[in-house]
Amino acid sequence: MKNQKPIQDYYPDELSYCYGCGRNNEYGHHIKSYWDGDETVSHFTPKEYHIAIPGYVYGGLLASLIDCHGTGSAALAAYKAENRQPDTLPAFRFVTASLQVDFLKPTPLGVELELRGKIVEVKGRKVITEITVSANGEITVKGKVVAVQVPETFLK
Ligand SMILES: CCCCCCCC/C=C\CCCCCCCC(=O)SCCNC(=O)CCNC(=O)[C@H](O)C(C)(C)COP(=O)(O)OP(=O)(O)OC[C@H]1O[C@@H](n2cnc3c(N)ncnc32)[C@H](O)[C@@H]1OP(=O)(O)O
Repeated sequence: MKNQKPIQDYYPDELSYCYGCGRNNEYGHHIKSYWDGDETVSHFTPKEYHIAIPGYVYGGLLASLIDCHGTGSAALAAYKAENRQPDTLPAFRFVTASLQVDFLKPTPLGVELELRGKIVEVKGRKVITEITVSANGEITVKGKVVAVQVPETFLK
């Protein structure tokens, strides 16, 4: 993981403004997704203003972390399924078709969160991932993301 370039760093500049993962969005979260064995991983430390009630993280933020780690994981999985590197063509560009989130426990503010992704299905233009969010080693949120490769017409 240490020497890996995150999948988001392979997105071209013009597709790097996403609030969740775009490196060119100065206000965004800059989510970065990597392989860690057969799982994907990302880390994020919420700011004090990502608050729900004192001491706890806002759920909408957690959903957005799952969203972008899910689409990033989908892209990682699509390249892996074809046994090629993310800098090869044709490029895979995914958007979220479905995002389901279950908040299992309150997520504490002030600590680094770990997102881990499992690849559930890679089929045609669709990749399904299951994402967990952990704080202090305990899973507080689970999500499922259906990501679909964007039609070429979106990108013109
Ligand atoms: C906002 C547009 C951005 C465009 C630029 C993207 C460039 C990406 C590049 C770099 C990444 C940086 C950005 C990361 C993004 C972060 C996450 C977001 O915030 S994304 C924004 C929120 N999402 C949307 O606005 C999607 C709106 N929805 C759509 O455009 C369509 O519904 C779309 C493309 C998702 C699917 O439409 P179809 O017509 O192409 O898909 P069909 O052919 O019907 O389905 C393909 C497969 O997907 C399943 N599927 C489709 N929708 C589903 C759903 N809602 N739930 C479950 N499965 C679904 C279907 O059942 C089918 O699966 P079977 O092959 O039969 O197994």
